[in-house]
Amino acid sequence: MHSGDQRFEARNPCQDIKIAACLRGVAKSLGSTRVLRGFDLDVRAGKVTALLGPNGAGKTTAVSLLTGRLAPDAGTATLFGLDPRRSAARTRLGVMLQTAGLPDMLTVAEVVRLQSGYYRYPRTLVETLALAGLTDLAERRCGALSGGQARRVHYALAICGRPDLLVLDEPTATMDRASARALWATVREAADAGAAVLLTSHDLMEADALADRVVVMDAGVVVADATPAALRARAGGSVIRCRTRIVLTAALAMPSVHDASVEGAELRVVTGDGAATVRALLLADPDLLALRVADATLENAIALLLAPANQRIAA
Ligand SMILES: Nc1ncnc2c1ncn2[C@@H]1O[C@H](COP(=O)(O)OP(=O)(O)OP(=O)(O)O)[C@@H](O)[C@H]1O
Repeated sequence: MHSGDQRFEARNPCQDIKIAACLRGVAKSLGSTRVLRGFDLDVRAGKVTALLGPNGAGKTTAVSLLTGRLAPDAGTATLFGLDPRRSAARTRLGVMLQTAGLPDMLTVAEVVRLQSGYYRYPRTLVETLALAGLTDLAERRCGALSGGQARRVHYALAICGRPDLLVLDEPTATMDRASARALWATVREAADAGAAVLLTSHDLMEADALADRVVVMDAGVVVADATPAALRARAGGSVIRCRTRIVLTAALAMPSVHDASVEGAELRVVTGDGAATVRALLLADPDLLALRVADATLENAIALLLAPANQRIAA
């Protein structure tokens, strides 16, 4: 490598040792669909990064590029500073995809043992099964597992090699809340121990509970990249609900109101100044009923980011 290349390597963020995986200026089409356009993503060591967005936004495609299942049409995909298809990079990776089968006739312990054999420093079988909540199911054939139990086996396969990057594509989609919370705790532990974690999810409570950073994408581009707290702050302070005769357009025109909608018999208003909006609502309709004020959530923030421009009102 000559000195010019070395200077490039030093400046290139994808070569930073703290960045486990990196997409830069990526474009990708599948069939006639332009799925990703000028897409950037960094997945950092010791952090949980949540990649969020509506169905079809391109999340799974971005994950496939980072894990070497797809190659970009333009731009670069890097895994531990290498091409994601290189086995030296892939052996440091643990992946839990949305759709993956399990061999029906093998037991849970057998598939975990098989997968562990792929890695250089795997966890013990006992440890992996315990982390995935599978100790009592070790001898059950995979074909006899429920959907949520099978998902836990996929999680076990993703973590058994002590990966430096753990990629979880909608990990808890079919799990009950208790199983999901147990998984969150082990994911948090992995990140606190230094692993990079990339999570896609439609469960915004999950993203809020786990993520250090949230990347929101829509139609193949990043629309926000911030901490959950910063995104919540952007949504404004409060969500107000009440039964009222105030019409939607009047609510949207009130000062500090970011967003408003009618939900059943109620008006729901997202506002940057709860007290001022309550005053304005009571002034407009002194007879309003069932008034409730709550803090804005990550869900409010993302709904606001993804709302069509003509439904947004600047604060
Ligand atoms: N093999 C394919 N051929 C053509 N289009 C595809 C193919 N795979 C995916 N797509 C399209 O690419 C777009 C992005 O798909 P992708 O699965 O990445 O979205 P996603 O954000 O993961 O969605 P979801 O939340 O539903 O899982 C969608 O419009 C999808 O229909």
